[in-house]
Amino acid sequence: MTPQGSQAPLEFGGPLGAASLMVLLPVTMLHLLLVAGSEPARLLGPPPYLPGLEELWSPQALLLWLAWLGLQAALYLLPARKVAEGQELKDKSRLQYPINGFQALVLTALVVGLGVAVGLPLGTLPEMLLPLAFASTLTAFVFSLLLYLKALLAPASALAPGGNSGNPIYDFFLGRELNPRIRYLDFKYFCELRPGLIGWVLINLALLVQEAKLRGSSSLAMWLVNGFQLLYVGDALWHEEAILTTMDITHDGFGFMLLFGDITWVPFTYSLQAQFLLHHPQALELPMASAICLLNATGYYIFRGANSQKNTFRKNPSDPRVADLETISTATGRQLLVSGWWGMVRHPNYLGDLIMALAWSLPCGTSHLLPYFYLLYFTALLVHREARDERQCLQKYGLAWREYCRRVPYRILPYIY
Ligand SMILES: NC(=O)C1=CN([C@@H]2O[C@H](COP(=O)(O)OP(=O)(O)OC[C@H]3O[C@@H](n4cnc5c(N)ncnc54)[C@H](OP(=O)(O)O)[C@@H]3O)[C@@H](O)[C@H]2O)C=CC1
Ligand SMILES: CC(C)CCC[C@@H](C)[C@H]1CC=C2C3=C(CC[C@@]21C)[C@@]1(C)CC[C@H](O)C[C@@H]1CC3
Repeated sequence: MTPQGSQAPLEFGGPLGAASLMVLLPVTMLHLLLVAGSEPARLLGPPPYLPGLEELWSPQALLLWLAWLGLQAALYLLPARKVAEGQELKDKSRLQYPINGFQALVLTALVVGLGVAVGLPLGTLPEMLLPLAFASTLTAFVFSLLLYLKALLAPASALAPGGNSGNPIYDFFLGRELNPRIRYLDFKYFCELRPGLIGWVLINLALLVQEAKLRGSSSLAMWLVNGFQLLYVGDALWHEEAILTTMDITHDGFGFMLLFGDITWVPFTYSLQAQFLLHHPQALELPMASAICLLNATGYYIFRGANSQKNTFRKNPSDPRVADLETISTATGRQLLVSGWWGMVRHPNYLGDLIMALAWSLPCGTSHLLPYFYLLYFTALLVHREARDERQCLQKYGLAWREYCRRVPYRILPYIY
């Protein structure tokens, strides 16, 4: 049977859930942008005012946004230090991916630095966040439609297992084609790591610059948020190749959900703590700042340790760094780690990621719930993602996965969940 009209179980609440999310996600993002700049900064409750179309729509913002996407695409197409091969596809072929994301980050920093040196007003970016986010949302809708149409011409072997139910709303949301690309430019791989993640740290930087302009210097809290999140983005780009084995690349189609998530949701909502700090300065004493740094370092240590251990093991199980770890054999020939980080809980990398999420919110103090939005949303995202991943692992590994769950009973938080 071809994947068109395939019987893969519907996720995200089916077509109705998909339609609701396509409204709810952009509205939530615009709400957060409006609330972060308001005096009460209430996460729950109405926004301070409802913006008119003239405040949301700006041709300059759209041009700036398209120029940003163009710059990142140009950096993607530059010669790479390495070209990696993706997982084997249904037709037994493997796609090639440039590994130059970190290079793109450094070159973007140079371009922005040069721009600032010749008078680019980086500090005005925070005032443009609303129209930029709106332009980015429009781009995501239009681009998702083009991807949906492109998939009509794709062979059945190029379609994703999930996003081909036959319901146009659901398929538009989930994405029909697994790896849509034009020649070397792989749209999903490009969007997952470049415009959104690099855009996020650029917005953070602009907020830091603007804070210095408004108050004479940037606060310690703002420096911490900028530093922690830059480390996170730098790490993701440095370990870019690891993205090739994630479910986003190997399993999910490229539709509105991932596209909007990658290029719009990430830069405009993940920068929420820095947005909050610009409008709600927080006094942070050194002992508290040190404790928060320690918390972030602990989270990063677990996150990186767990991810590197699995990646090293998957590349070469005889590598001396992982050769002594206990494993379970599966019918597929692959093994599952059952000691080390992956013997502690079934998703140690999620645990580290969540600890870091807490450390990013704490510099914003405890007077408002708003800066903790990321932690709340991220917990929900990872619990849902973990359930999806476990379903796929059960399908792949069957009894061996059940044995792993028996040996490692907790999912993310030892003795609790
Ligand atoms: N900031 C953000 O918004 C987000 C961040 N993330 C982060 O991205 C990173 C990647 O996350 P994600 O793609 O969800 O998943 P993981 O990196 O956790 O990968 C899950 C896969 O790992 C393999 N695996 C699971 N258990 C074991 C084991 N015991 N031994 C060996 N292999 C195992 C399985 O694949 P196989 O066996 O096929 O190799 C499984 O499908 C994480 O660090 C996560 O925290 C993720 C989503 C959003
Ligand atoms: C808004 C929707 C409900 C959900 C959108 C989800 C996306 C924002 C995330 C899906 C998987 C992601 C990953 C990352 C960023 C967020 C998205 C795109 C990372 C690149 C973050 C850095 C890590 O080191 C790797 C992550 C891979 C998955």
